[in-house]
Amino acid sequence: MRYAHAVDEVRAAEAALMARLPEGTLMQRAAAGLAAVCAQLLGGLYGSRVLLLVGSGDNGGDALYAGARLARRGAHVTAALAAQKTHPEGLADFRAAGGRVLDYARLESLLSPGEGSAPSSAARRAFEGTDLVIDGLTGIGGRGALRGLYGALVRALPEEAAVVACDIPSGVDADTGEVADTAVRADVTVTFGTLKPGLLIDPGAAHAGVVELVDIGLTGLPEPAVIAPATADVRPPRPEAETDKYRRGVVGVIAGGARFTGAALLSVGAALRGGAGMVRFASAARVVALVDARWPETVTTVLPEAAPGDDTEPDLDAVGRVQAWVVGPGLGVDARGERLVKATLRSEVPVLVDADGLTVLAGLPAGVRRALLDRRAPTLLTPHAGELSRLLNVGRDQIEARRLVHVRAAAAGLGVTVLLKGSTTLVADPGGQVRANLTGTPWLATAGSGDVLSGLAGALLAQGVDAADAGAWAAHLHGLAARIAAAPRRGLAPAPITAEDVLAALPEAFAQLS
Ligand SMILES: NC(=O)C1=CN([C@@H]2O[C@H](COP(=O)(O)OP(=O)(O)OC[C@H]3O[C@@H](n4cnc5c(N)ncnc54)[C@H](OP(=O)(O)O)[C@@H]3O)[C@@H](O)[C@H]2O)[C@@H](O)CC1
Ligand SMILES: Nc1ncnc2c1ncn2[C@@H]1O[C@H](COP(=O)(O)OP(=O)(O)O)[C@@H](O)[C@H]1O
Ligand SMILES: [K+]
Repeated sequence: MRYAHAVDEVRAAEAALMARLPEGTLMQRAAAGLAAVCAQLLGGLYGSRVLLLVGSGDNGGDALYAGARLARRGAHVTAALAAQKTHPEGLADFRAAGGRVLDYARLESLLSPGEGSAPSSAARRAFEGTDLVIDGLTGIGGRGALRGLYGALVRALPEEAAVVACDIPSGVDADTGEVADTAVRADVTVTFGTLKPGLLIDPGAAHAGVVELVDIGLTGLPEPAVIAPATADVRPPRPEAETDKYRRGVVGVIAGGARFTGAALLSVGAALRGGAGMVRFASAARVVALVDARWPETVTTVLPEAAPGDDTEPDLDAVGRVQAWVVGPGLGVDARGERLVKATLRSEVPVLVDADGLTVLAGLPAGVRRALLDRRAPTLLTPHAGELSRLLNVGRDQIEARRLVHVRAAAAGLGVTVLLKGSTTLVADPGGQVRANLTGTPWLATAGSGDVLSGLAGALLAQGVDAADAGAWAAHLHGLAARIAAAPRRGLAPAPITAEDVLAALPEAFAQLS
């Protein structure tokens, strides 16, 4: 499990610890950890060329002390001072260690734009041959787009150098992962005391590279703002010796309609491979025929079409008993879809609403939606950014830029567990706790992969897993399956995959859990 804490909580814990320690102790611990990671990356330190990006705050202080340590071990270290104010003790130590300083005025003239907005050739020449960049512009104190020389300095970095970010890549918001404009793209981020949410959530996560945590002795941190389960934390139930198919849990899938049939096949397939004892499926006759042909182990029911104007609720008892419902993939957003979503939500078992089911929910009057979601059994909604945008009435771009804020708002506002899909999948419960998935891969961005996720998560719900774990574990397994499908053999390049390939790789993903 990886834990991330909000900036205010980190500052409070640091303040309490600093009060008990001699001044500067924490910064020395941070700098020692940062220097150790850099030394390891460089291999030999002697004669290597290191560039420090130094901002006005303590993040710059960490970089200067780490640079001093590397200089004392034989590296050629240059500090580019990007602000007029610099951590004074850090700078003094760096100079004493023989570090070279590129002061603010000199840096400003180096960075003055050349042709267009490209970095000047003087800047290129000055940074040429750098082996490693240490980014100490902003840490947890960074706010908004990089100002002053910071952005231009980041844009002028030599492409071939390895980049190590101190605490958080500059330009990434530590609390949310937002990137307002330019941000450092790190190969490694060395973070102190605890992870910050922005290291786990895109676009920040994509800028952080490998995240190394340095222990600086922080204790007394409250509940983490975000947790990211490791494979060892994913523990779906295993059947006991004397179990039977009903005791393992039955999942009911209601999917597909007049227009779409594939979503139902994918969702049912994943439900079958997700460890439930049985899958029941109910839909229109045409979809049922396809499911019968593809997945003969499914117990199917044809739902009669209602006559126009007939809004009596569909009889779900006719489908048989289930321990969880999945409703929505390919369902359609017409009156039939609406009746089916309402009927499942009025049941007393856990319900997962996906895809068209979410669009139906978004179209209902707020009071009706609230009453439907006010249920005793767990409810898990699995929107992508577009679907969440309709549910919250917030632009899709806004949601993608600020995933954490919006997934939390949705879970709290709707009073249910919400899994937001996308390049980072987040699962929020109404109490505010958030889980981030680390196994995702852009190969998953393929039509139908979301239907696989819904069937898989539904099967976990039917086995009695709570909604937040069902969502987080399903996302974890889904990501593992995509990686297995895209790159089945180590050392070979990954290949494009289909949702069917993800489905086929699920058993191997489960096998990695043990
Ligand atoms: N506390 C501790 O015990 C420990 C802390 N540690 C380290 O300290 C770091 C936090 O240090 P910090 O609080 O000094 O903030 P930091 O991130 O350096 O930035 C502050 C300055 O940056 C500026 N600035 C902000 N946004 C900007 C922008 N967009 N564009 C341009 N400038 C911008 C702004 O300056 P202003 O513009 O207001 O003058 C602000 O004052 C933390 O991440 C960790 O590395 C470790 O040593 C372990 C012990
Ligand atoms: N860039 C990405 N990186 C990782 N996972 C992604 C990315 N884009 C999409 N995904 C994942 O792929 C799946 C797509 O689901 P969804 O948007 O519902 O598509 P569909 O409706 O076609 O099935 C989700 O699990 C999502 O998290
Ligand atoms: K930084």
